[in-house]
Amino acid sequence: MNAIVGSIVALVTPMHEDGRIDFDGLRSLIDWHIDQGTDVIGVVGTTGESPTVTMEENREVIRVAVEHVKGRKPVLAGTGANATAEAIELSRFAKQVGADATLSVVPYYNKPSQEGIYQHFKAIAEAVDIPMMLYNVPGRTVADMAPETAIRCAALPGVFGIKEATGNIERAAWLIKHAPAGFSIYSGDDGTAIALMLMGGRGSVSVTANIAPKAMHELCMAAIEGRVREATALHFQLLPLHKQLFCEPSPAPAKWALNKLGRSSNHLRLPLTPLTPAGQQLVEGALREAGLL
Ligand SMILES: O=C(O)C1=N[C@H](C(=O)O)C[C@H](O)C1
Repeated sequence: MNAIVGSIVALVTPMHEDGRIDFDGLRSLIDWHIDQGTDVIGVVGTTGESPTVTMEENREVIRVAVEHVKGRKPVLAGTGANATAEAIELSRFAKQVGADATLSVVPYYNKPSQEGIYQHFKAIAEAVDIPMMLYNVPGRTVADMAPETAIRCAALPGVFGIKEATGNIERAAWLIKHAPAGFSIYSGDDGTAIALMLMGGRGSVSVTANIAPKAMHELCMAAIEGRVREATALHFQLLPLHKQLFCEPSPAPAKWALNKLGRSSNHLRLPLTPLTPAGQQLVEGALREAGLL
């Protein structure tokens, strides 16, 4: 597996005004990221509007991304589902088309037990031979994978890490301390990503990277390599973006910012709605503070 280290962009899924996925826009964003130094291309995660992307579209975005990246960077394919059979099907497809790894979210809405979460990931890991990053985001899923369950899952074939998106730095520290060899901890919360990486985390699955890919790559590598002053300076430069890209339901702020920067469209699928004028003011201010406008 190509190393999954550094800035992992949680890429938006560009859409046309009628809601169709804009695959040319996706290819263009991928090229921009590779040019700017993004380390890993992550597709169809939360920021990729996975809840409103159909299974067929999910497969097509993964296929197009892998085809267009052409091995220039690793591709992390979002293949999570709250039905284990669907997650297996998407993971099988991701392997079939050559994705480097999968991002698999803790099942949402059906609130599995810790045993159920473990059995979910065990079934996927045993069914499909592809590296898997677990994804814990209880603020969205309600189901919260306990750190102990994550470490239990670390022994499953192909499971190479967890994206911990709670923003709970104490939990991140526990995971980093107890992680076995071959199991890495990644941030899923831009605001605390620097702390997680300075403690030994291996990267950030980043919303901010959509807007400031070069700076996020530099921040991640500085933090991972222990260059504290450099990482901290970049973190404070990007902090307004870390905050304002969640001023309204993500990825509405990110899509508006990309449109403002001339990089992508500003179309989302219901029930998400475009950034409000008040939100636009907040995000524009953050763009200016980050030196992007
Ligand atoms: O797109 C993702 O996957 C991400 N999920 C988290 C969220 O939006 O809750 C945040 C993470 O940085 C990106």
